[in-house]
Amino acid sequence: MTEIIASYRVLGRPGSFEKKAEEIALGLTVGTWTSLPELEQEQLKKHKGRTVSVKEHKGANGDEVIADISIAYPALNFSADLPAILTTVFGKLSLDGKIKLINLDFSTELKKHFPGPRFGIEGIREVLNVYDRPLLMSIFKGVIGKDLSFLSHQLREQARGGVDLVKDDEILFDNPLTPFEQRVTEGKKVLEEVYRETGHKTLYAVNLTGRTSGLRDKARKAKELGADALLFNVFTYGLDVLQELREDDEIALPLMAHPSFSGAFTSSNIYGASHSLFLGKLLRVAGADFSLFPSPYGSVALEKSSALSIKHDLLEQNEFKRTFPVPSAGIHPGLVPLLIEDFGIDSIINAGGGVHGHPDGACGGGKAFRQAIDAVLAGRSLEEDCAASPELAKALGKWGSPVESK
Ligand SMILES: CSCCC(=O)C(=O)COP(=O)(O)O
Ligand SMILES: [Mg+2]
Repeated sequence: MTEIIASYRVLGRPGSFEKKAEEIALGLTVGTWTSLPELEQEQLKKHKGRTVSVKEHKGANGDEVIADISIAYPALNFSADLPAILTTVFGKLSLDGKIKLINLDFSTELKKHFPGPRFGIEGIREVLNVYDRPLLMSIFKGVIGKDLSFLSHQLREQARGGVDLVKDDEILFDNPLTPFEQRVTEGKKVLEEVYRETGHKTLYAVNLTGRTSGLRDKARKAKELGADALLFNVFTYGLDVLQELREDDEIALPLMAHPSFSGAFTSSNIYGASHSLFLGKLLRVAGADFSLFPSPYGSVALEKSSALSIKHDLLEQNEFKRTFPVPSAGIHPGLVPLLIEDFGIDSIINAGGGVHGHPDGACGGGKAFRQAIDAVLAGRSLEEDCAASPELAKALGKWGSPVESK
């Protein structure tokens, strides 16, 4: 029988967890069991949740201890979509005391109902024709209240610096000064000009925003106008909306998932869901080609173990294409050695302030990052390359070297 196994971390009194697990397994499936007549038990057997494991940890927090509980839910009980799955395994339960959803183990059969990324790491690399290094992304900054000429200038400078992707900031919505469709068409024009001038290809991820009912048409329009990729604030809309965008063959654009609002679900140690589940596994299952998340060493930092667990879920070999990990926030060129050490070649180095804040502007910022990447991949320290890489030298002068940042 196909099922999904949900793992939880629970806080409670020592010795209370077997009972708690059984209450969850029954409460979220058939309701009651032992009091049911034999015939009804026979009929409902295939719908009954079951406790897979209960592991109580040593070490009390006051009079409470932690336990890991796993429960299997029969797939017969839900339709094969994330809203139904999440409601089954952690709907009412998410409101019921100190319990955090840590992982979901999809059966092979259930995975067949999900698309995974359309492009994945290999597909994005093919579009860019870049295979041997982490990609570099920068972010428009300070665009609110500015017009298209400002946006075009910023885009040109970032692309001239050698970045592979530029994304809208997630707080840029449709507005009269920089309307969505014109951002796509102007952006395309600028990036084609830079390509003709330098031979370097840069993709632009435009922020897909507005009411849910309008997203499909808006995304299709973006595709028609020649957009390269869509940025999407998935956690304010829902994972199923991302999946709908992924599955639409008339959209067929790379999808970049922004983590905004996800902290409301993932930040607590005792409530919500794990970072790796939301920003790793579920984004990949639903079809994100890129997952942005806070790096362990920037301005909005995640614990290193959490950031690495997200990376693991995005990259592990399974039925789905791999999703690019994009550790972000407060990234500057001095952090490149750490980023490559922790996230590897198949990742994206992403910076807003760390590009625009360069003493030579965004073009200098992009160059400094590319020089830092080259140095690390050649096995040299950033300091060694400073003499031949003036932009990198200026960046290190401003933000410091990796050893200082550690
Ligand atoms: C919290 S991950 C999202 C990264 C992002 O959207 C951003 O604007 C980061 O900007 P920064 O100037 O910190 O690189
Ligand atoms: Mg941002």
